Amino acid sequence: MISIYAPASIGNFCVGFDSLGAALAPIDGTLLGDVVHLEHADNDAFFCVGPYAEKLPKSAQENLAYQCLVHFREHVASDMPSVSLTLEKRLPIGSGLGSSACSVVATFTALNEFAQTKLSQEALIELMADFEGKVSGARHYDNITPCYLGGLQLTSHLVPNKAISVPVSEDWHYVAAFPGFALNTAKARGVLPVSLSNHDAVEFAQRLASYCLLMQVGRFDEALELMEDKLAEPYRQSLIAGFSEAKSALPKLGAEIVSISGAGPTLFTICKSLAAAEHCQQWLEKNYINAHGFSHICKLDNRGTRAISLGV
Ligand SMILES: Nc1ncnc2c1ncn2[C@@H]1O[C@H](COP(=O)(O)OP(=O)(O)OP(=O)(O)O)[C@@H](O)[C@H]1O
Ligand SMILES: N[C@@H](CCO)C(=O)O
Repeated sequence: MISIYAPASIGNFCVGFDSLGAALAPIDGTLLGDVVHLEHADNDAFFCVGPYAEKLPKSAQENLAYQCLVHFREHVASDMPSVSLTLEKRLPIGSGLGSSACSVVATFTALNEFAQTKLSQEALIELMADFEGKVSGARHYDNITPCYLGGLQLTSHLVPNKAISVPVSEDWHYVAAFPGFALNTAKARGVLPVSLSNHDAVEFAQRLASYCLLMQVGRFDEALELMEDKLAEPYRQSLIAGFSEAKSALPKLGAEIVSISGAGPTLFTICKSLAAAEHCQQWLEKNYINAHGFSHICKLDNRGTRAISLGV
């Protein structure tokens, strides 16, 4: 049996719409992501289990993990032995935590290992991005590559090998708060303007370039000062009940940054101490999260998608 875990991720990472993403590791050791289990079988079979399995379409054909299996068998490894694939769906759908990316990345990573196909990193990432793009309404890599490779990734079709790892401050703690309702990524993309003014496009490029270079040389406090999302947040915040209130309340409790994770509705903060992260989490648990939501204090997951032992 092969069991592959793929972690949740923050797309956009505030200053890098469709271009910068970070993988999350809750500090209490919770597995915040999907797991795919593969084992030999007489015929190909697919199962979907886990806390969020019921939220997915009943038909296997509509499940991304099954679609990845069918594609892999037909186009990548037709001689692969028959396999039973179980998706353990542990992330909520439409959460802004890269839920579809988790399923796709875990499935292709597991199949690549099971069939010993040894696809290159770039070929695998392209395959993963194709499938994630099917549901989000656009082809973007900012959940796929951090989920697959871990850490904070600058990522796009222009980037060599599709991703370059960006260093982060060891002091940073991230609070990720899923409010308990879904927001469809395609819908959240639909509210964005279709074009940018010359001024806004130049400012976006200047901000992202400066941010990445400051991070690269360890000038983290100056990088933090640049963390403002002028491209997506102003248009998406009205889709997320409670976001504006959180954005004004949390800096007083020690949050350096409050922004939308991916397309939302998950909100994330960056705090420079565990104590500040705990204060923010308490506020979010009380004011932002309903009975179906959750929050985690996280560091970045630097390992990315990996084999795990059962029971871990
Ligand atoms: N294994 C799967 N995991 C997640 N979504 C799936 C899966 N299979 C099919 N889907 C469908 O894909 C769509 C995913 O929606 P969406 O892109 O909004 O979610 P998401 O990936 O959680 O978003 P985000 O990337 O912002 O976290 C839903 O319609 C869902 O039913
Ligand atoms: N960059 C994507 C991430 C989706 O999770 C978006 O913001 O639409």
